[in-house]
Amino acid sequence: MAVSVFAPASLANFSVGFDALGLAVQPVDGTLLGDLVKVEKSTGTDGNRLKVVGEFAHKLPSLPEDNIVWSCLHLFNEAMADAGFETQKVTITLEKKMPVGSGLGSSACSVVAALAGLNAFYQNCFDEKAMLKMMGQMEAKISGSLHYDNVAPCYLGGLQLMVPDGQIISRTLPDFKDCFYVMAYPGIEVSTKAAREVLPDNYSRKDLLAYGQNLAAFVDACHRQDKAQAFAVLQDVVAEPYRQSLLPGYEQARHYLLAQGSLAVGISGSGPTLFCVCDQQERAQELARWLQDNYLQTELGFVHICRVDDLGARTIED
Ligand SMILES: Nc1ncnc2c1ncn2[C@@H]1O[C@H](COP(=O)(O)OP(=O)(O)O)[C@@H](O)[C@H]1O
Ligand SMILES: N[C@@H](CCOP(=O)(O)O)C(=O)O
Repeated sequence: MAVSVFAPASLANFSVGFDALGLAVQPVDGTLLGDLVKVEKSTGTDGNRLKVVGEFAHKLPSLPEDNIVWSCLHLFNEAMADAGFETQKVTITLEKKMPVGSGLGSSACSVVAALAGLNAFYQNCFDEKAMLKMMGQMEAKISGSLHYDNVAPCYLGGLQLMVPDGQIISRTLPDFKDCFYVMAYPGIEVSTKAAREVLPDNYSRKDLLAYGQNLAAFVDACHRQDKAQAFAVLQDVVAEPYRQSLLPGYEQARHYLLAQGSLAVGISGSGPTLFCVCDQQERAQELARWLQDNYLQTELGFVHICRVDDLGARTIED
């Protein structure tokens, strides 16, 4: 039996929720923006194997042991042994469709697709919470600190709020169904670890108050479905001021997009992907064209007009 799981891209932080908010996104043109993992029983005397294919396969470490998917397999097998379940030798194929160091939760896509694929292969031995904990552990191994704001939306779909309670981890917030999220990846790499290192250890009282108010007002506005209020407070005082120097052209693009009627503009995850929000398709198309011409740095860059991905990780028929 073979199982294939797709895990979608995500927009972490959402400007007001550093390490605390994340949104799963899917392009409106049907592009599968995310990673695909296939798990099947190894044949003959073969042991565990990892094959890596896809557009961004060449960006990953050449040794299977250095690929986070390999670590996922080991963690999953340990959890199976601890729970008294038997495992088989498997062959995992990762189709790496996501650029690495993009701010679109690339490593989370691989982690979620691999662990959800293994769980589906073993008839869902583990529940959602156990899976999320394993996913967080793997994401922490890559970025240097535990944050669920990519793996939770990628696994569960929708807009997710991280809750500081290990029994809950993440709650789905009501999102704005008529909004378009224009995602512009410039084609350069920014490592999450490096982008975390530029952040200060301490913040001023002024920033602390602004952060708390913006996040609280945003969450309240989501529950009341008050779009104007939600996007009016979408301002990042925690990461953007320190990270924008890593993103060529970000500041100019932000000014332009806001002047052209974007409801909000921000950095997706730790960058370099920029996102902007609007609620009219024509406007989204205009902004996407402008970003295509003005924000991309290399031929690897792309722009997608997205909606919220409500499904999260899902099995895909071969
Ligand atoms: N399957 C994988 N997918 C993405 N990155 C991986 C994978 N396996 C190992 N890595 C390594 O993890 C790091 C991912 O970097 P990170 O900045 O967290 O990317 P992203 O922000 O896109 O998730 C890179 O050094 C990359 O080589
Ligand atoms: N909250 C994290 C999110 C990192 O997202 P990524 O998509 O860049 O991996 C951070 O801002 O460091």
